[in-house]
Amino acid sequence: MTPRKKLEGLVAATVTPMTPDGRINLSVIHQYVDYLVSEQNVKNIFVNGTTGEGLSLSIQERKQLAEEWMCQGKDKLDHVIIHVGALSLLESQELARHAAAIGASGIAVIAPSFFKPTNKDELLGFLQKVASEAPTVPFYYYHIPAMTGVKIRVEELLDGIREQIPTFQGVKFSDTDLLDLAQCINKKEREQFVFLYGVDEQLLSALAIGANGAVGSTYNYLGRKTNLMLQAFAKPDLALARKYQFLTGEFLSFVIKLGFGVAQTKAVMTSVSGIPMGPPRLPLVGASEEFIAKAKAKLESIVWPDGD
Ligand SMILES: CC(=O)N[C@@H]([C@@H](O)[C@H](O)[C@H](O)CO)[C@@H](O)CC(=O)C(=O)O
Repeated sequence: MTPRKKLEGLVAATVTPMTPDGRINLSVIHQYVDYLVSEQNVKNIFVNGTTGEGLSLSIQERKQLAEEWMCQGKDKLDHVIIHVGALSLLESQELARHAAAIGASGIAVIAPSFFKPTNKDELLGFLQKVASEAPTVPFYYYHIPAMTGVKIRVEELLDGIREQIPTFQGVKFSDTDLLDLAQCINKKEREQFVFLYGVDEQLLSALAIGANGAVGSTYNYLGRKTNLMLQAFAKPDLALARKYQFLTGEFLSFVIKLGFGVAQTKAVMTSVSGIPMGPPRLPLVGASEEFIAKAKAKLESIVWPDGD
């Protein structure tokens, strides 16, 4: 792993491979890393997040997964960010210490979502107690209000955050409120922070506002195409960048109408990569055969600008 290179570009929110009987399947992670690097040109990962069913895993499983990703990613990946958020502060702290001990390049924390923080100070209090357990590890706040129900504006949260969390590095921003994202970026003292966007179907808009990169589920299997979008945006060739975004959007809009979530992401990833990702864990249930066939046909029907 290349340590401490500033995080930018694409980060794959990894799925957690499972065996048919629902246990975590560490044996395919080696193959998964190679696939991301060589087939998708993606060298950053976000482990045990939403896509990774992090909150449905036991603490022991989360540690085992983090260790395996770190071990298999050594010398191949640039950044391994471990999501250590949990409902219990103590569990979150334990995971943060563990991530630090195994040399993770960053940790991220989601807002607790059963008993929820009701204002900025309560949220910051929780985040600070976790971050301080890993005092040398870059810390990211993981904002995903549609899942957590915690709608505290990030713009507000960031005011003076480094005073409380010296390791604060940035935000994984998984929300469609681009005004909030823009206001986060539009502050001089925040130039040092990294903003990673998490709604894959509208990444181009976030890039235009100044996002540094993206964390998402589709970069597992559309990483190479999205990297071409990033290149077109940087050139700048906006017309080409739009083509890529529209085609990703066409696929996502198709599968969202069929019902799309983590279970379906696992199925698509299995089908595209050939690596058996297995079923999701209850309460999620596996994608139907009909979904898998339709999603595969849709993906194969897309004609990308690079001719692939
Ligand atoms: C709600 C959700 O799962 N959002 C995904 C997106 O990548 C999402 O799958 C994509 O935009 C398709 O809607 C990511 O933001 C989640 C993520 O990065 C994670 O797994 O931590």
